[in-house]
Amino acid sequence: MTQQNIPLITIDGPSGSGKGTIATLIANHLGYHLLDSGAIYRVLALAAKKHALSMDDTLALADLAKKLDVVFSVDALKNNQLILLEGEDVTQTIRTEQVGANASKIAAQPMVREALLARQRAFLTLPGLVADGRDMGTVVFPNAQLKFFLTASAEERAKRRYMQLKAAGENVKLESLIDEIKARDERDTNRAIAPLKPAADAIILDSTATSIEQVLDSVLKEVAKHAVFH
Ligand SMILES: Nc1ncnc2c1ncn2[C@@H]1O[C@H](COP(=O)(O)OP(=O)(O)O)[C@@H](O)[C@H]1O
Ligand SMILES: Nc1ccn([C@H]2C[C@H](O)[C@@H](COP(=O)(O)OP(=O)(O)O)O2)c(=O)n1
Repeated sequence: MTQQNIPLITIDGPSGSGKGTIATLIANHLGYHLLDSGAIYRVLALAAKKHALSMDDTLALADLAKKLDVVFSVDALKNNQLILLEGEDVTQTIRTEQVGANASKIAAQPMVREALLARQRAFLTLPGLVADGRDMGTVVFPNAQLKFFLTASAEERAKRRYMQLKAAGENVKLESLIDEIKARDERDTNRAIAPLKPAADAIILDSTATSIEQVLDSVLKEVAKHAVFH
């Protein structure tokens, strides 16, 4: 089997649309690998801070991206995602809105994206991959057999993020989260390179008024139509 034929599902969409949740459920269901591409941009943003780099210093950021010492694994005890940056557990620290905003800033820089391409494509191995992000179906894996674009209103997405961050003990305000989500949407959608947009062949699912279970059900129905995922 060539890399082209390895089963692959991409899930793109804006912040809080449910990509990570659905991608994890589908990857577990099918027994496939998971690529959380946003986590790579988040880890890079955290590494840049750690090494005192400016979020505008493209050359230094691209260099750091090439050498980035990041390990994705699964916490054997909790069966959760475990992310190590230079050996340090950053699974939780990359999830703040500040790191998300910095990730979005560095992600707009072409040299940074180029430096991370091969690292992302290397996740495509047997038995298959579910990849979530902004440009999985458009740029990183344009040949994926099945592509989804998840979306929901900015207010609904901010509300979800609010509950998620509150539960994680962060002190956040709903009003500022709505503003931050809109600012990130704007930056991710209007950048010149690999902007946030559905691939021409993506199935668009709006979850403003649908539960995780309903979205999962729609995705599984599409998955079942393709022999490659059986
Ligand atoms: N359809 C949905 N309805 C209600 N809550 C959802 C839905 N999809 C996701 N969530 C919740 O919203 C939050 C953000 O979801 P997440 O998967 O992290 O989004 P993304 O990866 O797109 O940023 C999580 O707490 C998740 O449980
Ligand atoms: N494939 C990707 C994934 C993320 N990014 C950038 C843009 C996003 O605002 C940040 C953070 O992405 P992430 O998916 O972790 O963010 P959310 O969980 O959706 O809030 O990284 C990207 O440009 N391309």
